Amino acid sequence: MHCTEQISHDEYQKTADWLMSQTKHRPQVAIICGSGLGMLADTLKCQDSFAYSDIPGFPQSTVQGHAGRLVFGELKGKTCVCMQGRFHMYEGHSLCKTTFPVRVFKLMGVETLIVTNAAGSLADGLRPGDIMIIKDHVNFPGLVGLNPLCGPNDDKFGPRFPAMSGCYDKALCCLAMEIAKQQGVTSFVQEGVYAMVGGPNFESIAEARLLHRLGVDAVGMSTAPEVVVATHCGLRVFGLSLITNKVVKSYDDPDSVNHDGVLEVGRLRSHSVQQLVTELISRIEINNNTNNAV
Ligand SMILES: O=P(O)(O)O[C@H]1O[C@H](CO)[C@@H](O)[C@H]1O
Ligand SMILES: Nc1nc2[nH]cnc2c(=O)[nH]1
Repeated sequence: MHCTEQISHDEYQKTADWLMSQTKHRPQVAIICGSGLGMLADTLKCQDSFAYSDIPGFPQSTVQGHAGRLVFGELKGKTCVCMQGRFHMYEGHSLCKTTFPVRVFKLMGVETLIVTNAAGSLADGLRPGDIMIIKDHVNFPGLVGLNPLCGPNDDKFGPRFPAMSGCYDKALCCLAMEIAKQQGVTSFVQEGVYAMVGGPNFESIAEARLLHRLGVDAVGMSTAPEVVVATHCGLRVFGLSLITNKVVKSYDDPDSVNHDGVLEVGRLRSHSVQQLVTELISRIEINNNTNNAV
């Protein structure tokens, strides 16, 4: 499905041009809000907001907890654009559609992408309510060829074979850990490895055990394709997972996960996530696309 659909450079450009004709904001930082984390947009000042259905070329959000709105605004001296709602492969979108906004942001001048998601924990030390700074990912769909970069390469965005080592900016991870220390929240903030699976079902116990053995700390159904496309076109990436549930790994554990519970933890932890992301944005240095360290 994903390999047959191609989006031309012109189509990304058309959407970027349309947005730039509708708002005076010229974002430097883009934020993708995970399930239940749409409140990250609430902190933006002087907002211009657009329903996805009004934006030429944009897909539609179909998942509860993803409002389907693009919000531009100012935050701590930076111009930001925030996706209240992301696109998932399991919704039936092609992978180039799920990552469409990332290239549009690049064409609008964005330098840094912040991805957030809700995820289940496999690591014993990660509890619901914890925040995991993503230091790396396992892109399971990507490993079997479900990759948004499949098909002819668009050299204007990046190389045919982009490196993914270092796709989560080390300096931004360190800065986030430093901020967590300063905010006194290190008891529930730590680094880890995120894995994307296709979904939409949650994991069976055997699958959970497999992921745990493979060294995955948290699992979800998004993020990796966005990060691959962002890295390909030279964006600097910071990612965090809000741990919304533990993934059941024992046949004796009666616990079971559901999407309402995922959204509820998002609501409960919204303030902490907001504080961490806000402070990070305020301390990100904007380099006019030179991609320097913090
Ligand atoms: O990754 P985000 O969009 O945060 O959402 C996560 O939460 C949903 C499941 O509750 C899935 O879509 C999973 O990927
Ligand atoms: N695959 C997966 N996605 C999630 N999103 C939130 N929690 C989970 C989970 O436990 N598993």
